[in-house]
Amino acid sequence: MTPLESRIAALRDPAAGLTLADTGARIRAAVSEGNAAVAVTLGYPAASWHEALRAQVAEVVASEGLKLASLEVQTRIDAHAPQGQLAPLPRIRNVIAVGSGKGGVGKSTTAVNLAMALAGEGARVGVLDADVYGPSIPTMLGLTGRPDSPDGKAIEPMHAHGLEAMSIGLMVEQDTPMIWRGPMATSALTQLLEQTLWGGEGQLDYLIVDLPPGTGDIQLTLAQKIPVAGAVVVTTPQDVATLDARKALRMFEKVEVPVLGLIENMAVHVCSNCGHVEHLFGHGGGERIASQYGKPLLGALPLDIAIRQQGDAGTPLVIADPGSQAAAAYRAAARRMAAELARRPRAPVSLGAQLL
Ligand SMILES: Nc1ncnc2c1ncn2[C@@H]1O[C@H](COP(=O)(O)OP(=O)(O)OP(=O)(O)O)[C@@H](O)[C@H]1O
Repeated sequence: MTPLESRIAALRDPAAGLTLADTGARIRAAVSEGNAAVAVTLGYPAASWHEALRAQVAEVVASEGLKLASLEVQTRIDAHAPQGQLAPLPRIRNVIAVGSGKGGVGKSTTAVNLAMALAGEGARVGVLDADVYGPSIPTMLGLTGRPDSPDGKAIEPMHAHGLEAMSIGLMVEQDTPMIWRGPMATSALTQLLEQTLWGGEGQLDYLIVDLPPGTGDIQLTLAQKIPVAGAVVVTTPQDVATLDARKALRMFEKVEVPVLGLIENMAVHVCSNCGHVEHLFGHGGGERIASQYGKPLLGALPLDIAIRQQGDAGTPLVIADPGSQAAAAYRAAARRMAAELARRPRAPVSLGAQLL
């Protein structure tokens, strides 16, 4: 690497908190007669950073007394190695599992908002609702009806807000009691994962899998069987106190799924009248547990009525109110999550990684 390339590699993504070097970005800077031609290829989607990144690169080049002749910023999302001996799925570069130590912590809300934020940053993203106990993704994405199955075997994913989606909830009537328990649930979900025509003619960059809450047999089997490139654990401040988040972290450790980080949900309460911010359940729990496990805290989301209302209305906050602070927090968390994944080893056989 030339000195100019090293200086560019030290530039930091303000949302992800990581440098280009940290995330394995490819950097080329050809200098001739005082002119620099620079090409940067990022390993994760960060469309909302590109403009600022261009300015950051231009500043470095200028500070070297050079003229910026050309600057290309591209994104190339590779498949990263899943756990154990599992091979990545052919239609999906990276599966990211979202889990929690217990129910009701906002795991599904987090999963859909992260998925949308990744899509907004320029990636092809799908969501698989694997929450057999309470499939809520169809409601959150405003999906109704049944997915098409042209040949009775392969299933077309549903589409909502730029995402591909599939849910166990779309395959059964709404008031059907949840019979998908134990081995039946696992095989039904594996089928949904494998038979869905994810990515159309191409591939998804990320499939976000909303796991059932908790750390029982179903969760463990899913975390073992699905080739997962990384997992995210959602906790609430109370969850941190009751050790449930630690259980989820340990479950992923046990099956060798790398944990990309934690998300603390409902970390603070924002008064809808006056905007006053209150730490209802104490302060800094997510940060403490993350550092104890040596994992990053990807984000802390407030307990905010708009998050619930928009989720119930089928238009998650990231798209319903992209200018809000909470939407910005989801975008930063998604960038950090994808950047953490970009640091992980690539899958041995690169599956035709694409240039965005
Ligand atoms: N940060 C938040 N602020 C306000 N409401 C929230 C927030 N996060 C989630 N909620 C609401 O809390 C409820 C539970 O959220 P969600 O369904 O995402 O949790 P979950 O952990 O997936 O639950 P389950 O265990 O049932 O799968 C929903 O009504 C959701 O809208």
